Amino acid sequence: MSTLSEAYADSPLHLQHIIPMDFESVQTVPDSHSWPQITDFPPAVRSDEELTIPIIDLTAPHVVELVGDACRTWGMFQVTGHGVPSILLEDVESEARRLFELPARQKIKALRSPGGATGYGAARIAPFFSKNMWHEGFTIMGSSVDHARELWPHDYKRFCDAMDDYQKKMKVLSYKLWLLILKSLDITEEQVNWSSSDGALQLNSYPCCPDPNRAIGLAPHTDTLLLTILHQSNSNGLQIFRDGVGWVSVSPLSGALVVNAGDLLHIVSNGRFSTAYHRVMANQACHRVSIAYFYGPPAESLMVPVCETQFPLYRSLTVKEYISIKAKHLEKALLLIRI
Ligand SMILES: C=C1C[C@]23C[C@@]1(O)CC[C@H]2[C@@]12CCC[C@@](C)(C(=O)O1)[C@H]2[C@@H]3C(=O)O
Ligand SMILES: O=C(O)CCC(=O)C(=O)O
Ligand SMILES: [Fe+2]
Repeated sequence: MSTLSEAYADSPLHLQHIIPMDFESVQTVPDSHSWPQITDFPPAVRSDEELTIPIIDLTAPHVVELVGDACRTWGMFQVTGHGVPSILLEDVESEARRLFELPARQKIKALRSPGGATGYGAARIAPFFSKNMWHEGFTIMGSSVDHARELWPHDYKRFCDAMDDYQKKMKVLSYKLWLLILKSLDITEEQVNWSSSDGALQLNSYPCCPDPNRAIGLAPHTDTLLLTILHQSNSNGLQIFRDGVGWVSVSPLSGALVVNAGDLLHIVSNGRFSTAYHRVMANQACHRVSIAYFYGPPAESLMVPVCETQFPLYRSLTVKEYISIKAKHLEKALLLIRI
């Protein structure tokens, strides 16, 4: 049985040449990071409701309906009442900041290897764009000890402990959200043919940018797996694209976590739930750090669109196969498996 980590490693992207820049040392945006036309944020002419993603208290009485509505209309919502202690959110964020504040020559020691899925480096989507992003990332799947030891030979334990605790809490919360999502789709756990799960943690860093109108934090993309839980710290930048409205900002709400649907949920729901198309804008004033947990089925699981009243929109395929199609075709992956 292969793991998610093996599935991503088996679909390598040519990222070796894209090593994050030493952002500390630059005072202007170099040509390699200068994107044309990114100031296309539309004027806010709609009502407030259309310009804000839903906020859902997970202890509310009609939570199943609320989650279903949010996934149908936005593919993204913020959750409160999620049970993740604020001290853990603070701890994981401060350990992520400690990592990204290391000198560039130190971070390179934990560089993701060419055939690997974990460690320090550019986002997996980077090779699909001709310009680089104002971003650096660190991916963890399971234990982070090997890479953390490279970074802090004598002081890696507190980083690893925070990441382990956080992954455990995220796994529990993801499962809770997954059950709510299944209920809202009127699907039973038995109808999907997997019973365990797999996940990955991604630490994202968006250093202060001297000219945010020319750079982009993270280019527009959808997440691959079932759902993502994001702790976006207290800084702006995240935006979601809504048809007929344009790019909508997701303002940080203290203590809340952002949840978004990924491609696999779109497939399993047979298109009833939208996969969230989102991006991160660069920021001049502050160094944004975010922590994303990606939740998915085991790599060998078969994804079958489930819907009693419609023909399947997508062909069935394994998680592993979808990861490999996305590694080659990115945004076109969903179209390529459409029936
Ligand atoms: C499990 C994963 C999801 C992710 C690829 C990864 O192996 C770890 C990093 C994740 C991330 C974060 C930034 C955006 C994204 C599209 C990317 O390039 O790397 C996602 C990946 C994804 O959803 O496929
Ligand atoms: O940093 C953010 O707000 C978004 C990160 C993201 O989209 C991702 O990790 O997939
Ligand atoms: Fe994302």
